[in-house]
Amino acid sequence: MNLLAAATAATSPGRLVPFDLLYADGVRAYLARDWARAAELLQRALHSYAGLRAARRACRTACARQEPFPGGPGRWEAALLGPVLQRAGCLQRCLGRRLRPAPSAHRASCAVRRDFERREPYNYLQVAFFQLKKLDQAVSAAHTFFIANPQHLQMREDIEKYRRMSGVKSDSFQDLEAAPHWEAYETGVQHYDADEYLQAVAWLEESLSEALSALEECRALCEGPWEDEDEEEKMQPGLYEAIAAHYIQVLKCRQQCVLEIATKPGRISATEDFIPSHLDLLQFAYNQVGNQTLAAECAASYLLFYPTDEAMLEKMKQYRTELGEDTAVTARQVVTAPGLSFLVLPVPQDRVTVRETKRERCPLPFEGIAVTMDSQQMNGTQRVVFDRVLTESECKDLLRLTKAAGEAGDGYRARRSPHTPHERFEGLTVLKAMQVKCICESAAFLIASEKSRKIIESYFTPGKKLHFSFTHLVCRRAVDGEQEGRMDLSHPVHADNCLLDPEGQECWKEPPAYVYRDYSGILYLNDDFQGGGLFFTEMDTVTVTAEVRPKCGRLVAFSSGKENPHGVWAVSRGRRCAIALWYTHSREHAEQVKGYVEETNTSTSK
Ligand SMILES: O=C(O)CCC(=O)C(=O)O
Ligand SMILES: [Fe+2]
Repeated sequence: MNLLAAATAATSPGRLVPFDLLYADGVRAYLARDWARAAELLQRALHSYAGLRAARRACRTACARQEPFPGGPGRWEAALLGPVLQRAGCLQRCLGRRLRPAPSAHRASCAVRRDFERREPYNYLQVAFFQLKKLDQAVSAAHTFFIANPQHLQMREDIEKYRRMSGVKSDSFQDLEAAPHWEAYETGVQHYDADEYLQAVAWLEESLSEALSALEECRALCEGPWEDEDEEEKMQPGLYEAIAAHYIQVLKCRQQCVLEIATKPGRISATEDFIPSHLDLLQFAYNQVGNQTLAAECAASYLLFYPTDEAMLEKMKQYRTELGEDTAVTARQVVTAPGLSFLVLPVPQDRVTVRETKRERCPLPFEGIAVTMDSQQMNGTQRVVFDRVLTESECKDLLRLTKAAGEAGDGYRARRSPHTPHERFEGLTVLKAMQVKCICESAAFLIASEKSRKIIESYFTPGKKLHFSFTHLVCRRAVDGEQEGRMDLSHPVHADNCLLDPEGQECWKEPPAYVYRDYSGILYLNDDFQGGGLFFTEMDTVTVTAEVRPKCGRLVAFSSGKENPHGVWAVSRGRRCAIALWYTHSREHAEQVKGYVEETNTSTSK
């Protein structure tokens, strides 16, 4: 489109000239030192970009509100994909109605999008305004750029020059793209530092509520579809993995939202305790203005994040005495609302860099996950324990799934354990989980499995694809009254891909062993039972070399061969649930989705 066409398009109502075209023309004018035209076009490009984002935001929010249609019984792929496809259709129609020209015309190249994300147009703008002797506008453009690029030395110098220049007002140093919650926060903190607690309270509350609505909006955008999904994700071979990849992308995107909102403009990493720091300031300020009830409420909310913080516990005690013991103090709902408390941020990537035998490895593909024990600490080879692979609420979802499955009675019965008469054994495959018809929990199963697969692949075999071989959600329950004097194990010592022969110190890699299994993983869901620890032994099956105590979110992973004989101590009280995962490098032995779907259809048509 030439400049004239672009200009005409811009004048007709409802039309949005694609921002990349305006940007290209703007940069061309800039290079031709046509400052007036450059300034005009670049400003229009920014305006157009903002308009496009607003349209997307509105459509995504509108489409996210739609109820997903339920998948028919057994059609688990439809059940999980249905909402995704439906949302994609809704989004396309909505944007089609809102955008002229059609949405496809607004798909800028990756490089241009990156420029806008980094506020690059403001860099050009400041020069153009400076040349035009529009100093205040030059300063605010420079400042806006610098906020997002604090490492930019040239701009740092320019800003210094502007500061020294007479005729530049200090309130020209404005961030034209400032997030409302950070503005409110800054103002709140200024009042706080000046002991103006009434104003501080108002601004900090404003900041909190702005941040939460920004978060909600951002999360609505996460439902996809995305314009540029990872190349790697596109290459997923199976439907099973494709669906899991979609849900994982949603999760990653949601995490990204948290980071974006809690990262102060110009800072590299997020403020780790974004919400708690608000609560801390607010509880002090409320106390100062004489509102002990609200102060106590903030203190109680703060303690949800840091339950052992001594100073806050002390203050809480004080508030309780002041308010009287029978006044109930409850934490704020907004803070405890599901999904919002995660504003306490995951551990930054660089802190979870995995090390084993002094070799640096890539960061794990998910944030917040920690390596608790490596091979060396477990006295063996190719063994590892990760923590925080699942959150408490994800474990609860999965435990609910085992309950729902039990109630559905669909081939999911507790039977005597194949390993011991003193325990019952319940097993659930992904396929059965999908038939249970609780999409949320089934998705949790899929996500947990795929997440573990990625973690194990990136830890043990980076660059070499690991396929699911078999996935099984297993609960082992102690049979009451049959535990006295029990000497056996919940799971006798074995290796996962060969037949262990302790006398001959051999492990036979032949059927009926699952010889194609290369890596094993067990993702634990709970710890409210007695016994049930996993242990590793030497080839003699009796010399224990390491033990792992199950708990929610803990993933133990190891190579499936003779180097890792293992067993499970008796579960002597309660019920122990875990997802057992086996992986293979062999494409041939990958868990076949197609087979599963066919099996589902025949079993439901009966
Ligand atoms: O549940 C566990 O901790 C281990 C289970 C196991 O080794 C297996 O199923 O092969
Ligand atoms: Fe095993």
